[in-house]
Amino acid sequence: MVSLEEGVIANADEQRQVGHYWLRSPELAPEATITEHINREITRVEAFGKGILDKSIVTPSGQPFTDVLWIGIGGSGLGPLLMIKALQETGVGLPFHFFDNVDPQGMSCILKELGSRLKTTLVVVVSKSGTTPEPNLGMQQARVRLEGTGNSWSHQAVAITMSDSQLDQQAKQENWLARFDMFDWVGGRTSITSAVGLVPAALIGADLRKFLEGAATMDAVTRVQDLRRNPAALMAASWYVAGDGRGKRDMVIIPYRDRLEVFSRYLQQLVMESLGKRHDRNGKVVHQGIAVYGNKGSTDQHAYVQQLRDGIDNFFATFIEVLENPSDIPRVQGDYPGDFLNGFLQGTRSALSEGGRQSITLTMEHFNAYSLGALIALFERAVGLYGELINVNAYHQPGVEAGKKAAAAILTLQSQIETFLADGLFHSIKEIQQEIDSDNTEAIFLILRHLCGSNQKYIIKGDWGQPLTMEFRLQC
Ligand SMILES: O=P(O)(O)OC[C@H]1O[C@H](O)[C@H](O)[C@@H](O)[C@@H]1O
Repeated sequence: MVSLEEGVIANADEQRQVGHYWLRSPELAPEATITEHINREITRVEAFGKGILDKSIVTPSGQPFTDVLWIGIGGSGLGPLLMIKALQETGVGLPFHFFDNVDPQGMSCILKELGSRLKTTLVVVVSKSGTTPEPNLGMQQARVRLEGTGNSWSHQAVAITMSDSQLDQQAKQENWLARFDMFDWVGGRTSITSAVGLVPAALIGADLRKFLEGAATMDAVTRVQDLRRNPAALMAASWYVAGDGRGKRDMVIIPYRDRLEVFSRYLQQLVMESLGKRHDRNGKVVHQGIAVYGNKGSTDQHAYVQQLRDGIDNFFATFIEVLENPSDIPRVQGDYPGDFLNGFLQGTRSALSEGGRQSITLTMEHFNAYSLGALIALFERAVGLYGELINVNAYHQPGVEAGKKAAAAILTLQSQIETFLADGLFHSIKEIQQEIDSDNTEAIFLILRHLCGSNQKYIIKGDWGQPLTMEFRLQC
């Protein structure tokens, strides 16, 4: 971890440095130019957020921005979602809407929700690589809708991406409203302390400097080279002991606070994409990882906690509690909901211990931008340390790349099928298979099912239960 922070190529497979710790302590970056670059971006993000909120940055027609449409997936979507859910105060800053998928129905709902406000919506397209299909498709859809109503995309669009990526080049050529840098040495799942998390923080009026300070303070505490005085090392060691160093127990995250409801989803990516690896760093097949799930307390007590208490012992729980609970909720008939929340947490915790189940409890005095930064940094460091314990590269994601390639192959197959069926004649799966020279009968069947299910252009003969008897024809 020391050499990682000093700037060695810690992600050997991708030949990259791993520098998310520099984002909140820029002075630790290995080169002065990096330090300056990080500081410059923080200042630019802050100024941009301020300009939007104080209405000095407006649409071409002089109207203030009313909404944000955030288009990004994985680390480019989950961090911002966590930031908004965790820190946005009601009525403060701009309301956020997310395109974090390519489900047409989902996109349609969001565009309907925005309705005529699309013309005053700041559209932020986020992709480190600038080539991920999902944000690219989301951008196409938002752009067509926006320009269809006579508005100018470039005056409402913001890009967050690596310098010189495809997205960056487009944003520069078209002179988008703003662009912010993602750095080559920051992975998506650890990008929340870069512009990816700071832009949303700025747009909801959250204290992004405090957020960074919280992360930096936790980084300092978790650099201590003494296991018992280093909370991240203790946590990583606990994970190791609980799962026998093989991920045999799942990590169940139960924060007793609505604001942290998406934290387990955020951690799913951070933990599972980092640790879920086939090979260790010596190339040995290890099939490592830790599964993460959870939602929030006390809600989860009424869902799956039954199994945690009495069922299969294949997990360790992580309770997250916050002592201070600022709200205008009064005591009614002697009952204060906060007392119940605390009681439920303690009750569940001791019920699990009585049943011999393992748990960790993290306690925060307050919940704010500072403690959110600290909480994230704690898990980032624990993941890094655990990665060292099990000797995996925690900073690449070769399995995701394999899935992307397989998806691209399916899309190629689909266009071959569509081209063949364009003759308007009936064809069986076998004929299609011969024509496009593919032995992947199942994929062909599933593509045909998709084509027929998602639009009305095809006439079908036969029975879906007997695929090989079926014939398909494009309706002319
Ligand atoms: O930011 P992007 O380059 O679009 O990447 C978005 C996400 O997709 C990839 O497939 C990776 O698995 C994630 O780690 C990443 O956060």
